[in-house]
Amino acid sequence: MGERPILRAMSNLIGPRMISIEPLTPDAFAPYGTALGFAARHTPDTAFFSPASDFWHEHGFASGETKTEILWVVYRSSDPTIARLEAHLATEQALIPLTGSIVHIVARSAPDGAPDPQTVRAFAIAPGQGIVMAKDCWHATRVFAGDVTCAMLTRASTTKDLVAHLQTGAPLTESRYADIAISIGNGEKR
Ligand SMILES: NC(=O)N[C@@H](O)C(=O)O
Repeated sequence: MGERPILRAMSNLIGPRMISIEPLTPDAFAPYGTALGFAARHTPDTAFFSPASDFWHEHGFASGETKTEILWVVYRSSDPTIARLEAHLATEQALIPLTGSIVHIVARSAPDGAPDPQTVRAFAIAPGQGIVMAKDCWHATRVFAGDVTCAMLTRASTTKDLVAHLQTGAPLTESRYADIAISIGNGEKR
């Protein structure tokens, strides 16, 4: 735990920690939640494939309450530096890019609850793929270029809580933020 303040101090001195952008795979994303769009994982009694269409179970979404919500989200920041991560305390959150690829930066919490710099990773997520972040998964999202529309499955009260905070400064009860110094790029060493 004592290591983290030193890491933060070092990143202030030497600049942000560089991490590379990785392709999304179920195994790579497993510590942060569930990768969506990898049909090989379906079970025979929860799937149907036909010439007209296919459908299969990908994930049993847990929002912790009946009011699960679909959001339409448009991301448009291609800034490679990440100064803040967000986490939701009461619900999983699914993110499914529709009109283009996104880069989703994730981290797990250290014992003190802050993002663990050692676990920060960035995944390229293309349309046809998606992720479900576990509760309390730290995250931020970037695009490669332009506006990218995504579908998001979340918890209605978490959205209300977030909007109230963002619009009026009301204290957050279902989410939290943490400062971090990260820069994402293609092929840089982690
Ligand atoms: N609406 C909402 O919860 N958005 C954030 O989680 C986000 O990462 O965009």
